[in-house]
Amino acid sequence: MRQPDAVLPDLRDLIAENEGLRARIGYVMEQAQRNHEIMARHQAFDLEIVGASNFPQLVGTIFRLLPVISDLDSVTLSLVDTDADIYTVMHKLGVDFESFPNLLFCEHAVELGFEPGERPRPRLGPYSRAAHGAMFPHPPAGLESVALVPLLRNKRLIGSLNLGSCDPQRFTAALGTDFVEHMASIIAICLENVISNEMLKYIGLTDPLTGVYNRRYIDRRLVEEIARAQRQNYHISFMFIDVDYFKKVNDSVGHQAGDDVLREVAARIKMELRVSDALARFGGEEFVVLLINADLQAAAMVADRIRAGVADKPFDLAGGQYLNVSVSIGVAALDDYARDHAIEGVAQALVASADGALYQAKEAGRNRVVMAG
Ligand SMILES: Nc1nc2c(ncn2[C@@H]2O[C@H](COP(=O)(O)OP(=O)(O)OP(=O)(O)O)[C@@H](O)[C@H]2O)c(=O)[nH]1
Repeated sequence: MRQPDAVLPDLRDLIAENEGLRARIGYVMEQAQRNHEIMARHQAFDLEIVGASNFPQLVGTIFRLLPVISDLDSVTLSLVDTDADIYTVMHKLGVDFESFPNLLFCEHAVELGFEPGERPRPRLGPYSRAAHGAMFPHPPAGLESVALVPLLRNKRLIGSLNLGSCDPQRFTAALGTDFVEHMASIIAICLENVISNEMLKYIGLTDPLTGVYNRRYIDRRLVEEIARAQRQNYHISFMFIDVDYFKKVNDSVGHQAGDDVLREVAARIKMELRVSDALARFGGEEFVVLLINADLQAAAMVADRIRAGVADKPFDLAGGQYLNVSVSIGVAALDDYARDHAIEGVAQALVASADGALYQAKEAGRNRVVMAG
């Protein structure tokens, strides 16, 4: 039989071992709990971005939530935008890019700096202004490590998700990248979806010849603006602009050059408008303009600037031809009495009233502005 004092050291060892094991289990449990929380936060993030219904909502959610849920000091997004199509369409749909300073565009995928190959890999490591300045144009003070994660759709590089941390150990070349790659793949799918939806929306609302809005857009916008003007008590005006003797233009210079004339007329009208105004091609050689916060007098002044802008300078057509073009314009404003009436009726009356004024402008000899009323 062993003496009690010989058993004692063994027991002490066992107790120490037991405590060590408990501490390790505690640590593992803590890690598991933390991982669970991280997973739950990322799942909530995934649901949030999958639910984003338009481009600004999606990028806004990424910039707002990702730094918080992933404990990052900087998040930027670079998108490949050959020919600036995405930028142009989003701008036309009213996206305010100034509110997204971390949304970046590049012309070609090679500018993102990933190794060329079948499947570009994330680049993790220390931050350097020289190497990463383009990805982090406004780096936070003390930025130490970065992860540049390719955004891929069907093997096509559509952009890069750029994550930055002030912790030098956060992103090191040795770190596994499954997690960030998974996150980037969901972001890439969501981006592709909202971008194609916005493109479709844009195509459905614009006139392919001139690039200005189409009739469907203006019909919808008119109803929205009348409702807002009724609530907030401000003026809106509407004008009909028709190119004079356009049949003769086509006959003299040909249909192609006629198309160029329509594009140039649209551009000259646009030059006289504010960004809040909406210009649309109503059909054929007819344009309409919705002026926000402008009464009849103000609208008539804008209309006369448009008239002069078209008539005063000959159109420089392909092949060295010059052509004098003029427009007739009818202007109408939303009357005070209309504020209490049903919106659709008010919209129709406003359009009809501007159309009537246009008819009078044509009758009176063209190249002139007539106010309804
Ligand atoms: N080039 C070109 N011509 C168009 C387009 N859409 C309509 N047109 C032409 O626009 C002309 C419109 O002619 P009319 O409606 O008779 O009017 P107008 O000759 O402008 O005469 P007034 O409006 O009375 O001054 C027609 O010859 C149409 O063929 C288009 O997209 N491109």
